[in-house]
Amino acid sequence: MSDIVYIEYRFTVKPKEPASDILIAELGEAGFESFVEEEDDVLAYIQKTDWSSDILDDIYILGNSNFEITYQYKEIAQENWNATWEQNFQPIIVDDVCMIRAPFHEKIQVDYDIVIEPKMSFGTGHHETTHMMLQHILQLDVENKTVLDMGSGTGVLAILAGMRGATNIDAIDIDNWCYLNAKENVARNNMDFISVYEGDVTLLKDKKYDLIIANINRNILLADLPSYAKCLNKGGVLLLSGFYTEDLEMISQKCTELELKFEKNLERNNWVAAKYVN
Ligand SMILES: C[S@@+](CC[C@H](N)C(=O)[O-])C[C@H]1O[C@@H](n2cnc3c(N)ncnc32)[C@H](O)[C@@H]1O
Repeated sequence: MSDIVYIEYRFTVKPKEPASDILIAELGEAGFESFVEEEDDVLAYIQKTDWSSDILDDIYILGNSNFEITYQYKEIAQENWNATWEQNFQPIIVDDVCMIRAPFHEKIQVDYDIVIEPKMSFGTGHHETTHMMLQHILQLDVENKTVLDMGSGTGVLAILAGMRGATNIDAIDIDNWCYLNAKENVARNNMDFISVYEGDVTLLKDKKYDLIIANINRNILLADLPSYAKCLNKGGVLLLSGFYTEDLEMISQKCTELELKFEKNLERNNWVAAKYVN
């Protein structure tokens, strides 16, 4: 049993999308460690030692009149936090063949059994963008391919590529917590041949890949697309997600300028995951 004391915030967010994603990103920046999404609410956790009464002062979205966000907070012991997280993280199955589960979930017979302990990193398969990127990877032949997973979060996309036979995989995330979490998840799934790095496109230099996966956001993708294009082998595939249907045209236009050809896209709840080829 641990003595660590947490502060739990319960935010009620209306309308929930895209406000909850922005709220979680901002709270993460402010030092919150972990999040649980319920139907209307977002639960956010921070260690009491990292907390101060003005912690929400710089959370921009709370002052945005397009959203109605109310909250309450209370002190809780760590074991309660774990119980909440465990209750709320249900395993997910993608296209009947790929299961993403936590270590405490029972294993079932599927082709790809991925065990993820996400804590505060993005990438449990519950988000539309992760789900669609997993679907794209399931449809590709990645056997013996070189793969870059940029913005790897928990590492879940790199891990699926590894399970499907890709042999040379780099996973990069700008966030230290995600970097550490992806390293743990890579080891947990016996994918030690996946190299995990903390950083961004500046790490790429002259590297070349057959498949580049980037689930980040519209603006970062637009800024980093020239680097991805430079690193993609002829005949290679680029999978992009983290943006909305209305942004697809802008992303595709930038890809066209870089001689990347749009092939198809998946859509869920207004989120997009698009496939381009070189
Ligand atoms: C939407 S999450 C995707 C996580 C995972 N790949 C998935 O599909 O579930 C985006 C990730 O990109 C990382 N990120 C944000 N900006 C980045 C950048 N400029 N370069 C690399 N990673 C970045 C974030 O830390 C976050 O983990």
